[in-house]
Amino acid sequence: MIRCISCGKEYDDDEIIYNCTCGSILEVETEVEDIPRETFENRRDNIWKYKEFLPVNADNRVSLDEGGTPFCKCEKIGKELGVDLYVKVEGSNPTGSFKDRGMSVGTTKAVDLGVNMVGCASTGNTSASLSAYAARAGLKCAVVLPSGKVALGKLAQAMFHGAKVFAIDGNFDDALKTITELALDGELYLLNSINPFRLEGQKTIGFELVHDLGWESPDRVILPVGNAGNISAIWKGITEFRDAGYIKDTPMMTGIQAVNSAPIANAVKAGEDTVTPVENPDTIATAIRIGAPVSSVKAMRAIKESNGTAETVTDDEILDAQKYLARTEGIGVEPASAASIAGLKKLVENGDVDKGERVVCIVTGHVLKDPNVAIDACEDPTPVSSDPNEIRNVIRTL
Ligand SMILES: Cc1ncc(COP(=O)(O)O)c(C=O)c1O
Ligand SMILES: N[C@@H](CCOP(=O)(O)O)C(=O)O
Repeated sequence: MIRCISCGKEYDDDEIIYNCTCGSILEVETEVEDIPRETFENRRDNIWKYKEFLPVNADNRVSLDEGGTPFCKCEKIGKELGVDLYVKVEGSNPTGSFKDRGMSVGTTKAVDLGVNMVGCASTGNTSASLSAYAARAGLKCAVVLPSGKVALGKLAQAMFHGAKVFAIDGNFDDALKTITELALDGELYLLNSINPFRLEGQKTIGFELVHDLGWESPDRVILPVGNAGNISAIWKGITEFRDAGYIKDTPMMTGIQAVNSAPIANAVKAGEDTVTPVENPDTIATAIRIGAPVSSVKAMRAIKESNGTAETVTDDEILDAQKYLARTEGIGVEPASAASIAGLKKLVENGDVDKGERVVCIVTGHVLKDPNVAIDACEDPTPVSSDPNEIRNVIRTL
């Protein structure tokens, strides 16, 4: 069943609907029988390991073996910041971001519904993922992107997997309005995170991280927030595992936004319950360059219910954290993903994170998604002849 998160109105699972008649957003109510957690132990490490919690027909699954991503203890950064730090590396998903979890379930739902055309607006990763899963499922796919504001790797993926790619003169929020109109006209099945079935796939990050910790909750989960679906989905996953009796405690959900694209963090910091959109969002972390997050109500609820918080970081802090993670722990992430590490650092400095806290940072996309930012952050390769002595002289000074 699909339920409105504001007025509680219920809709049938097979109704194609993105907003309640009251205007608010929807979520899927997962009905799960009593399942002992041992059920999941000997299954393959992907999102379908938790298939009883996924409200689609698992026999029809559209899958690229997404999920089961690395969970790395980061001793060095953890020690420097005084926390017990783990990083969930979502860039290791098939198309290089967490979106694959959502698209696997979302395109499976599209197949269940019998639609033949899917679509999305995107800052890049959603389109990269949807175009791959649409190809896998044999569905037609249309994506609308903000012209000139999508990182090269993501654009290449969307085009290469065969989606019809449209570039608009506007930002992501404008692109979402355009594609939503087409979806409401019945032209395509919308697979942005306003579609509650998308988020059912992404809630598996919450499942995995408590499973990764030996069926324990961390004290805190920190992640970048853009359209705000992921923080809402992870919280949903964690509370479903709590309600199933698999864990007792839950983490403080902590969202990080770029300072000039921070409607949710601004509201949290001002102690307000409602989120005011940011008109012209801007940041080098193009994935989270979003001014009017569609899931802001769900995200605010997740932060409030979990006793969490939100913080802003500057572009410089993001770029420093991206390099720091790559060079200290060997984990290469795109700028938006590094916002979680930048945010952790700031929260520690401000005394908002206690010493010794067990923290899981979600790093959402791979460094190769945005090769220009990575190359610009480094010195050019040193030109040398084939004489090994030229190299020897340099490496002895390293
Ligand atoms: C790499 C990356 N990180 C973070 C986000 C933000 O996630 P959400 O929109 O679910 O808040 C996105 C896109 O949405 C993304 O592509
Ligand atoms: N960063 C996103 C923005 C769209 O978010 P969605 O979760 O609503 O699809 C992207 O990769 O396009």
